[in-house]
Amino acid sequence: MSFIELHHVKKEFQGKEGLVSAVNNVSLTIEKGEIFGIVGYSGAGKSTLIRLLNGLEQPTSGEVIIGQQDVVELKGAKLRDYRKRVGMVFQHFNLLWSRTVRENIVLPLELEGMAREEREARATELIQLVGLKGREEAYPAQLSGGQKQRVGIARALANKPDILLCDEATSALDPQTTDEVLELLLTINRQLNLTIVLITHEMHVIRKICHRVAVMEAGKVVETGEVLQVFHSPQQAVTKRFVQQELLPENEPTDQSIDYLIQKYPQGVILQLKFTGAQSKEPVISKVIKQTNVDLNVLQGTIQQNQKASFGTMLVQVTGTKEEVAAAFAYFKEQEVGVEVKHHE
Ligand SMILES: Nc1ncnc2c1ncn2[C@@H]1O[C@H](COP(=O)(O)OP(=O)(O)OP(=O)(O)O)[C@@H](O)[C@H]1O
Repeated sequence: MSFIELHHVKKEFQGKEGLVSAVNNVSLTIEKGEIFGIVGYSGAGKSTLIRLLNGLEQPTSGEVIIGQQDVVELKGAKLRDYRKRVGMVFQHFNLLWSRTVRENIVLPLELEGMAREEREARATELIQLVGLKGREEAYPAQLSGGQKQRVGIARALANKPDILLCDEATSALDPQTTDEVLELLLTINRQLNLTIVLITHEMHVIRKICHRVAVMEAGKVVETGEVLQVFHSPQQAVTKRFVQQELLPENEPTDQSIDYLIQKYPQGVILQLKFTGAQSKEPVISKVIKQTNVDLNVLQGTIQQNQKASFGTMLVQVTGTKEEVAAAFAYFKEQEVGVEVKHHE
């Protein structure tokens, strides 16, 4: 049995214009220690799904089983106890502005009635874990966005939860801070073997840290799989749009930039290489040079890494004899690197 199991879960709301199927027949399994991403556009049903996982909503039908416990059956004190096992991280941090970093972090422990000494020791541990040492006495207003989210994460971890649910946890942060917070989540996942479920409308968040992903559209999970596989061969139109969002537009060279490069580097061929995460761990660039004897000049490119592979596009100038260049072309194909000729002499 998986750690989290959803079986045919439906959640309907009575909206102004009739019944809304916010979550429509979703079945999912999530393993212990996994970082599982749920991606979808606004209104797809992600927040409702999260609220079903933390017991804030009851499904209209279906089962939500976590650690072999049917969450739907929990009531009163048992439901409150269950909620403590689930940490929540929010997009807008939800910190108390009149409390310091340390006071925000210990809040759930205070509510739990933990003795002062014990909770202070736990807070010190958490502050260390999330990298806020030295900022304990600061107030939220004195912190950067990334630091505020670190407080949010520490507070979510205070009760030593079994699951961390992140609701657009990085959507209010700039790209660099987003990366730092994602790194922190990855560290926590590894150190504590904590199961993390995160929802987002940003595919790069999924690429960066998730093991598996479910794509939601109109209340349904339309596609699910290993992140690498979904990136490499997205099946549904909505998934293709999300994957495109990742490769375009910043990472894709524009026609003008290609024209400029062709003028500047008229010799040989100019190839556009696309790394979609399917490649083996081979050092493709150095190997192609050694094996085929071509000269290869990297003109432009953005290659990013996720947990397991490289993604992105690269423009290269390849020079050599006709046979050497053809061999290089064949090598890229064999390595499952997408290759397109942009220019040849
Ligand atoms: N309490 C509610 N009452 C009525 N309709 C609701 C309620 N909660 C959600 N919905 C509707 O259910 C659908 C899914 O909403 P949900 O918030 O889960 O989507 P989402 O993917 O999280 O989008 P967003 O990121 O915009 O919150 C939407 O059409 C929304 O209007």
